[in-house]
Amino acid sequence: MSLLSDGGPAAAAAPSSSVAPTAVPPRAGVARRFLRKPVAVASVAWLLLVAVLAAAAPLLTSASPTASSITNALAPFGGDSPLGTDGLGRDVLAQLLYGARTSLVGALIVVAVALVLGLPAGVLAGYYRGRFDAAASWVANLVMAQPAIIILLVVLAQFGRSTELAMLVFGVVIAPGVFRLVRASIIAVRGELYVDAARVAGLSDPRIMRRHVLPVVVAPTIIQMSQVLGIAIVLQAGLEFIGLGSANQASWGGMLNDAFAKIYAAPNLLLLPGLAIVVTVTACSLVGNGLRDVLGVGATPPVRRRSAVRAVGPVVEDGRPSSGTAPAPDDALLRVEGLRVAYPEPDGGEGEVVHGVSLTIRRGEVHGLVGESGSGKSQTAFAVLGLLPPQAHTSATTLTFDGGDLRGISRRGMNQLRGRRIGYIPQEPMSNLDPSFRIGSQLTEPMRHHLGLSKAEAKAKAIQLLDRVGIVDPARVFDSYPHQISGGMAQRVLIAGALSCDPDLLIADEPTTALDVTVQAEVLDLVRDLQAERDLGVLLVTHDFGVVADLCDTVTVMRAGEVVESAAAAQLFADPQHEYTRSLLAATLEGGPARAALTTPAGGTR
Ligand SMILES: Nc1ncnc2c1ncn2[C@@H]1O[C@H](COP(=O)(O)OP(=O)(O)OP(=O)(O)O)[C@@H](O)[C@H]1O
Repeated sequence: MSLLSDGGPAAAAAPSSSVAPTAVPPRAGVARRFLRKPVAVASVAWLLLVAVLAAAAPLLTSASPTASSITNALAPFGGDSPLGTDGLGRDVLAQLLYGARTSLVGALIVVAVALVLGLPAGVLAGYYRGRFDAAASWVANLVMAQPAIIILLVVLAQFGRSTELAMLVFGVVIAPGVFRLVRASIIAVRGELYVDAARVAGLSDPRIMRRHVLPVVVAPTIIQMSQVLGIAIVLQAGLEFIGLGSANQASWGGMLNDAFAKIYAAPNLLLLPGLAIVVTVTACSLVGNGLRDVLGVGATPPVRRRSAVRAVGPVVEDGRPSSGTAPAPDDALLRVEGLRVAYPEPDGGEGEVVHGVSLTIRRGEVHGLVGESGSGKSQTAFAVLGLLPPQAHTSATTLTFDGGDLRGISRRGMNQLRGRRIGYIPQEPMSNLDPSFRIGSQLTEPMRHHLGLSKAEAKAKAIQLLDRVGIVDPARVFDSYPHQISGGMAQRVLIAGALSCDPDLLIADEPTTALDVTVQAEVLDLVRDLQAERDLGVLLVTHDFGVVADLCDTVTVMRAGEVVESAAAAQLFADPQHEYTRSLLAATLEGGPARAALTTPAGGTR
């Protein structure tokens, strides 16, 4: 049984090519845009009116909704009963007012129960996946497979006629719909690069959830709940109409039941409760539609992270590591030896995608990790960052950062390293910025968290960093939303973010791939300047030998998850040992020469 459909997360911003002249904060506009929708506004007004009338019922009428008087049956409009009386002499106005209470309270019970059960379960299942997700999804599917009305009838038959009990059970039945919607929204946003970026910045899970994940759930959940309100009112009226509501409680469905028996004698008795139900349920639905339009849910698909599965490039015969592997220096900042990454496969086995990779990076060294698409460069970098998906099995004989073992490090320990001592520059700048927060807030949060800076100090440092990475008007960009800046500016912002907590190691995953050629050159120059200025160790993931020639001291070449050659950059260019390296170099040269002249390491230009 599925009364509700899954929805997607709220909008993701589309990049534009320059800073927009006027900043229109997306959230500030929501109320204004909603107010421009007369039907939705009228619907909200109606619902508020019903709520106020229901709350003020004892003040608006002194009549009891359940007190019958056979002598006063079917009294016309006017007099003591302004809207007349029904077949048992009960005051119609009082029944309508108190019936509204029953309807609203019942609908709110459904919403509360559905939210209490579905929301936290959906958040935990979507964010952490794993066993809890499997178990919760199984329970949700089981409940959804049951016919709701049969469950309700069985419970009411067992425990007696009670509107509240019926609504409670209905809330349980509807909770899987909330669970699924929330889970789907969280899974979608959890895969977004800006959530990875927040993790890389070292923010804790609760903080990432509160700031980047939960806001995405709010809009679809509010819209879903407005629909649930309407469905609950109809269901409740239906149960009361067939006589399954509380006998001593006024309700719109009960009024319909009574009026049906007098349909020929007093057809007007059907009109008022019927209208109340129809208008109120329609209003709930129209409010939901209005909110959907205003919040843009479902209008814009989320920015998807790039696919993990890549095309395989040119095939080279011999895959053995070359003898030219650079010796591991003792003052290593990052030391990786025998790194393996494997994923479970559908047949129950495991497929290894990184096969015993080793590399070492010293302070001040720029190390290029090169290879064709799918060769395992990003998997290696993410393994170091501790950002592989939960199903990945990672092992290494050595994995140390500044002497500290990263194998088996706690989540908290890794959070303290990422963002603080290990910075990360991603490949796709736009997807790594949360569209719903200003640049300034995204830059200052890790600084406040890791460095304990005050709001003002973090702002001053962020503006200084924006200036340093070449942003012309740092104060304006600080106050802008991601969709108001260009891709090149977004990458500069992310570089500023990666440097904001003064890391020792920078991991840059193809930092220029998503940028046009002119901007690529500028960003590479910037990375080179900042690296030299701060004596950073850099792991630069790239498939471009031009970038390697331009920036790197040492290079590791990967193919199909293995290191085929590792050497000083100049040596590798001068005398590539492996056939595969030679074919990659040849492919680069066919595409165009390296950006800078390459001389010996001692000599100078890189
Ligand atoms: N979640 C996953 N499950 C199974 N296999 C995966 C997963 N993620 C990546 N892989 C596989 O790991 C291999 C290496 O991928 P990786 O992203 O590291 O390549 P890459 O060298 O960085 O490529 P590119 O230059 O295109 O980014 C690929 O064959 C890919 O299909």
